[in-house]
Amino acid sequence: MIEVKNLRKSFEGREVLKGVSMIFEEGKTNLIIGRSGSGKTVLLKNLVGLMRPTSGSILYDGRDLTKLSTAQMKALRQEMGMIFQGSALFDAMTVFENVYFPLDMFSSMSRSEKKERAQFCLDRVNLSDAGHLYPSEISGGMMKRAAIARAISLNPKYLYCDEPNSGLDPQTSLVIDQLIHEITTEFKITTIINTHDMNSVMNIGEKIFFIKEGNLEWEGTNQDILMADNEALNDFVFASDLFKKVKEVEIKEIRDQE
Ligand SMILES: Nc1ncnc2c1ncn2[C@@H]1O[C@H](COP(=O)(O)OP(=O)(O)OP(=O)(O)O)[C@@H](O)[C@H]1O
Repeated sequence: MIEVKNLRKSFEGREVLKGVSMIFEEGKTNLIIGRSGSGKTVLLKNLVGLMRPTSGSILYDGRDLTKLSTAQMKALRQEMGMIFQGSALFDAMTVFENVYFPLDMFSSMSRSEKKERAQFCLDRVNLSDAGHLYPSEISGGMMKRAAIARAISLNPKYLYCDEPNSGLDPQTSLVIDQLIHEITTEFKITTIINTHDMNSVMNIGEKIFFIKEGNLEWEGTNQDILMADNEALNDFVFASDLFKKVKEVEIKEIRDQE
């Protein structure tokens, strides 16, 4: 579990995070949404320790990231997996080598254990037979799978995903969302996803945090979002006619069941 308490961040006197408090639960997919410039990236950078908050605390299962020594921070970083927007695989390495790399760098496993672990991660994301291929030889969806395999190689307790569906078609996005969700549940990971993808919000939003102008404006599940009467949230989520229709149909279904 990650607990954020009254987090503030200012740049030259301009406050971008205005006292945000939130709890990201273990084994859940936590989605952060909000308009461009609302402060999502600044929030994520603070969460992973790339930026220091002006004030507030970030508790990783009780350990306050803002108070850790360099050695403690290094240890905590190894408990974090990350999936970046463009997959960020190493072009000169095969898919297998990409997944093996963090194990080689940070684990104390033997060579055969590292190989076994890398293959386990590739199997888990359905890339069992793609280990010998280079990133340039695989599709965008396969690259995302490889990035997920690499992110879970060190068995992380916390997983950060920055726009995991960027550049993917809707069907592949759905598959990648499901994979992230399955892995989160299966390995009891606290997963935090920064996304603009409303399909993800509806499909895997076990917990959704809506940030508006540096404040936490609303939080709830993907079911709650259908019934939410927060105007700013509705304007943001149901901006498209298609999503307005989905909302109408789903609310009708819920009411019919009651
Ligand atoms: N290093 C920085 N120095 C000064 N201002 C910054 C810095 N980083 C971010 N900001 C400002 O903080 C605000 C929030 O930016 P942020 O990147 O967090 O938005 P975002 O919600 O992630 O947007 P997007 O969805 O477009 O990525 C913006 O006004 C931005 O200009």
